[in-house]
Amino acid sequence: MTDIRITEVPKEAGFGDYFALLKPRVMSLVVFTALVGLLVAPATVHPMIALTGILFIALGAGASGALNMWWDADIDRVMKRTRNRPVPAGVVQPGEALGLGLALSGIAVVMLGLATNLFAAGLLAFTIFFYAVVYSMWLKRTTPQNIVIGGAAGAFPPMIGWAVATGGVSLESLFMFALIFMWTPPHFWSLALFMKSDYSDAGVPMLTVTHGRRVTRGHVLAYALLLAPLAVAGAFTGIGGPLYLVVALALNGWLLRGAVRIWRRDEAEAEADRYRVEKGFFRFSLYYLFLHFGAILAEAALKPYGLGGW
Ligand code: HEM
Ligand SMILES: CC(C)=CCC/C(C)=C/CC/C(C)=C/COP(=O)(O)OP(=O)(O)O
Repeated sequence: MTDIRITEVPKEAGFGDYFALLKPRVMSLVVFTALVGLLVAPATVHPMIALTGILFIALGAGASGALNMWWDADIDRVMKRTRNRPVPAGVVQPGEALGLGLALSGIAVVMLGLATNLFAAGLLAFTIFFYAVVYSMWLKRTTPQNIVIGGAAGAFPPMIGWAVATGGVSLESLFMFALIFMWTPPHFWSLALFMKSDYSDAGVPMLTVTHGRRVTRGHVLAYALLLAPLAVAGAFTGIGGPLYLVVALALNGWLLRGAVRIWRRDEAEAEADRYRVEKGFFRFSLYYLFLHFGAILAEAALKPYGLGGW
């Protein structure tokens, strides 16, 4: 009789697995905000420079995702949402993720510097450092303010785009930074409300774990109250205009309505409808940011026709 032994053959990593290390879905919105920053800046940029600039910002953003996946593999292995990622699933080795993250970071920063300017390259390097080291390695596991302070990393990309075009900073690029910075807490905490036990299982001190859901609901509302007037005020900067104002008024009215609903609910209510309101608010947060930046882009696109801006 033939002796047949079935041994588990580790899945060989393919292109898709390495690509997944770059967190492409989240980074697509990050790259869109950088593209808007680049396109609305008051400077004429050669299309090839713009294309190259965006390509290397996207590469740097992806590289920072790979560094985060390397560092967080232990907690990603515990959480249901993340356990199938390439490193915790054993498909990509930790050293490969680290190597890819470092190599792509280096290429992205050097090439952005060569293709555009040193200030933009320095800002990209700082952003990668901020996400990989300040947020992932330091704040994420030490304080419930992790995503507030660490969230700054996600707010830099439009400033990098603006710097590619102008070589500097302005009130407008600082406004785009502030918009993402204030948006991050409601974006993330609404998700944490329905992530249930993931973060506590992994021992990550997210606000829901350290202070509970009641306090987190209050924080979603507090940041929405800060975000709404800021977002509307952007209409009166050099990148705003009537179209942006209408979009911002509608989106921020909706934001406040959603945040108040989240704040009013107790856990029994949320359990009863399986966190429908929280899930809806999180999804809305993605459209919210996309549409604000879409409106900023539209104002700039309309300007040559004498329509955009005030
Ligand atoms: C510290 C800051 C942030 C934290 C902690 C955070 C956290 C999260 C988490 C846990 C998810 C769940 C789904 C996933 O793993 O893909 C998510 C989804 C998402 N986030 Fe964030 N986020 C942050 C900042 C940002 C920024 C700055 C952007 C873009 C400008 C962004 C865009 C997105 C998008 C597009 C998704 C949906 C991804 C999908 O459809 O799978 N996030 N975020
Ligand atoms: C240009 C450049 C370098 C851009 C970087 C932009 C940036 C910092 C985006 C971060 C967004 C993000 C994936 C947060 C997830 O937090 P997490 O890592 O705690 O989430 P997880 O639990 O899903 O891993």
